[in-house]
Amino acid sequence: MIIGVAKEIKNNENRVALTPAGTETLKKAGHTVLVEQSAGIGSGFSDESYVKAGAQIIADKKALFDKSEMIMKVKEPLAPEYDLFHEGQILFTYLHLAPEPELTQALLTKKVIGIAYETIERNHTLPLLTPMSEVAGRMAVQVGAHCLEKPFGGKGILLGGVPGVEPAQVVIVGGGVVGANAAKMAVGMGARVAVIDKSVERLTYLDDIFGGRVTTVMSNSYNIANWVKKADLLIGAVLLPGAKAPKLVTEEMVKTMEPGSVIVDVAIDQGGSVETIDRVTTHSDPTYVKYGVVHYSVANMPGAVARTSTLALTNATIEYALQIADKGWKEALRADAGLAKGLNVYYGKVTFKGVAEAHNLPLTTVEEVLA
Ligand SMILES: NC(=O)C1=CN([C@@H]2O[C@H](COP(=O)(O)OP(=O)(O)OC[C@H]3O[C@@H](n4cnc5c(N)ncnc54)[C@H](O)[C@@H]3O)[C@@H](O)[C@H]2O)C=CC1
Ligand SMILES: CC(=O)C(=O)O
Repeated sequence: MIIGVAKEIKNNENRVALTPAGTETLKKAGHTVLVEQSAGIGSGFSDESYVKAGAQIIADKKALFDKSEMIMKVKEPLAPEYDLFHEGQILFTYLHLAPEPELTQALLTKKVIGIAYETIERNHTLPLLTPMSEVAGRMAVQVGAHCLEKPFGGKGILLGGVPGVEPAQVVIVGGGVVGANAAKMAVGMGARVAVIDKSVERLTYLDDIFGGRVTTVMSNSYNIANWVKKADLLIGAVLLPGAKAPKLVTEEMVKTMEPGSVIVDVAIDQGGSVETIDRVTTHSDPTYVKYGVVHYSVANMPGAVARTSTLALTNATIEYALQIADKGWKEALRADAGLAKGLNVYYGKVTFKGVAEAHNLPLTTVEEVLA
């Protein structure tokens, strides 16, 4: 198969979908890898390192898209990229279609076969979302601590406090991969930490691994309201896979937070879990203030730590890219029911329930497509 690796164009998106090591793996399996010129630079991979691994460097983005049977990316396509796709082309990337009606329509019009990293499943986990959720969960505490500093609009408190002065209260809504990684960092920095989740099993697990360093809280609007009020740093980390994030933190709750408190809504890529998050921000202008509270809603947080993130992402994606390239997308999806869950759009049809529901479009099931 001819696989094209496109250079990302999103604000401060420094990741690339394939490392030179991943390139070599595909090449050794007999595939052709085309890499857009300077696609790896932001992650510290030169064009020469890709050539050494067996790739061809293509300077012209359009030529790369025209020649490739499968395009590998990190982020969802942006408007300037929509026209580059052709009918029947495989797109393997994060898609997050539920909050994106225009992108969904563009992929349907172009009759692209869109396989989304974030909805692929294995043993009840999301193996291609996990590595970036680990990164974003850890970063959420790092950026939250920064935003709590006075020069960045915060109330001027140190997450861990100091002897004789109490630490900050971190409240995490959603105790999955992002939530657990955020808790790990916040505990490590000496903050008081509460994690809210709707799953008793998950809360039990968190209680076990954090051994009393984290307060676990059952998710309901009463408890969320109580804890939001107390939060110096609130982290949004819920997910209903492939669907729009539920708005669990309401405007009224945010109004009860102290001025200079901080919200980091990691779930922004699925539309956001906090009502007062009314925009997606970028790494170059990451925050805004509403009701005196600093809001951070960057949808590509791992793009800022691109070297770590690119390595972690390729570690996870390469085996799936190889399956698709070796067997062809249809056979690969037939052979792996978890990979089949990644199919979001196919030849003008929506094939993922959460996306069909979000845009009120008819659903064609993956089973129908693969029959
Ligand atoms: N902004 C960014 O750059 C990034 C964003 N993300 C996003 O972060 C979000 C979380 O991802 P993961 O932690 O990997 O998901 P996950 O599936 O591991 O965890 C989600 C958690 O939310 C919980 N949950 C669902 N409904 C809830 C409710 N009503 N109340 C309380 N908890 C509830 C689930 O029980 C689960 O434990 C996703 O939207 C993901 O796409 C991930 C990486 C980067
Ligand atoms: C998960 C995702 O959208 C990201 O890592 O940017």
